[in-house]
Amino acid sequence: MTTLEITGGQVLEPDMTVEHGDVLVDQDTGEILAVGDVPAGDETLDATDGLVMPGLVNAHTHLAMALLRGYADDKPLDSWLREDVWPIEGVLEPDDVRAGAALGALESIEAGTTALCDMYFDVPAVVDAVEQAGLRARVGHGVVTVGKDRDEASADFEEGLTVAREQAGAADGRVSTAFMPHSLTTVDGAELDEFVPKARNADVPIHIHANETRDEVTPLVDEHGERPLEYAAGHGLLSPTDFIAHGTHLDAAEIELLAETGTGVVHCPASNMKLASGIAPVQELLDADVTVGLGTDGAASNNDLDVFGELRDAAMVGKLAADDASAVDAAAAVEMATAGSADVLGFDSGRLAEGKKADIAVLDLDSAHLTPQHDLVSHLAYAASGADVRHTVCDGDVLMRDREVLTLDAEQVREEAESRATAAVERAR
Ligand SMILES: CSC[C@H]1O[C@@H](n2cnc3c(O)ncnc32)[C@H](O)[C@@H]1O
Ligand SMILES: [Zn+2]
Repeated sequence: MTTLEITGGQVLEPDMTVEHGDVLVDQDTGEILAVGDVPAGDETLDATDGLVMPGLVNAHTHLAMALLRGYADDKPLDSWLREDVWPIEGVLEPDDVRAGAALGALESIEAGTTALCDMYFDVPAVVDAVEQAGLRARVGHGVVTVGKDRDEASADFEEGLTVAREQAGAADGRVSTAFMPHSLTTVDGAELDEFVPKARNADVPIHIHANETRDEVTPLVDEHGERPLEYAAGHGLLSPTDFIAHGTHLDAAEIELLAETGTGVVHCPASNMKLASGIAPVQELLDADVTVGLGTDGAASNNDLDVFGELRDAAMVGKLAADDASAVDAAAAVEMATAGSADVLGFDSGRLAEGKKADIAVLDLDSAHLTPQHDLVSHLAYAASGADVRHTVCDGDVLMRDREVLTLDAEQVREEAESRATAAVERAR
């Protein structure tokens, strides 16, 4: 057994208290052996003047969209997708997706994110990037059938199933999968009826964008005479392993349905604000005991992959939504970005405790904007950013040490992404 001792820091415990202590990791199993007063490890990672915390979990993203950062801004979802994003995504090759996903993975590691959920196409290329980066991920092929004939639509659904079956367990088990119809309005109900049971047979969760904008909800209600999540449940969606992205426009009955079915919600506050999609009822979801995680969404609607930004935005916008400054408090925001997101994705991480996956970030507290240290949970929610992360560890392996990413060649990743992004824009013209 090879062990890693993260030593000399303060530790964020699962109950959101902070104690001085160390963390001992079994690097062979990738699990935490002990927290607090621990025996010496074979190797050490210095956390002096630092906070040892669970790695952040980005529960909804499109990593390769890092290539499209700054390409199309200041539009609402529907026109942003149809006029800008889908046309350029139509010219992307698997090597572009690999390069974009590597850029997104690099940015994630630099910001203390250790696990994520990714919906995209050319998923084997995404998996390559995740594997090389050393991250943990749940991945899936985003199925879109709008504008396709029946054969093309079925082929896309089949690809969603194939990816879910074939990529499961990749990267030494760090990659798991889900079946991912894109949204309730971009896939056909009859096809959901055919393919959701197949996904259940494959024993994979189902992840879908839902209730993101009013422009999506209103026509669905007009056409089907029911709320989107009632419609989703009627087509076999919503279960304890399933999770929706956004959930911005939910009525009380839909919140109850999420709670009853055990379906998770990934709150994406920055994307919701940038696309002016709306303000999600996060405190109401938490009050109803719905499991809520946080996601950045893609870097083209955020425009970064720093989950610390989501923490802050979730706390801030949660108060606005509830008209209550005590809503979505600091601890609730930190919990959503760690244990909440991990629970939504079905990962045994997000908490620093014996037996949990050793997915860990060490935050450097030695800076003006994190002084004084009245309350470190408050700092995580309201003052810290990804730039404060000193070390990132996933599955017991050190991915970034003293801000040097060890698993990826940062310069090469950035150069490749820059040139592929430029070439893709040329092709899309
Ligand atoms: C077909 S793969 C996934 C698909 O989703 C698109 N996308 C990115 N952000 C959003 C969002 O906020 N709502 C809906 N769809 C989104 C992405 O560009 C890919 O085409
Ligand atoms: Zn999305």
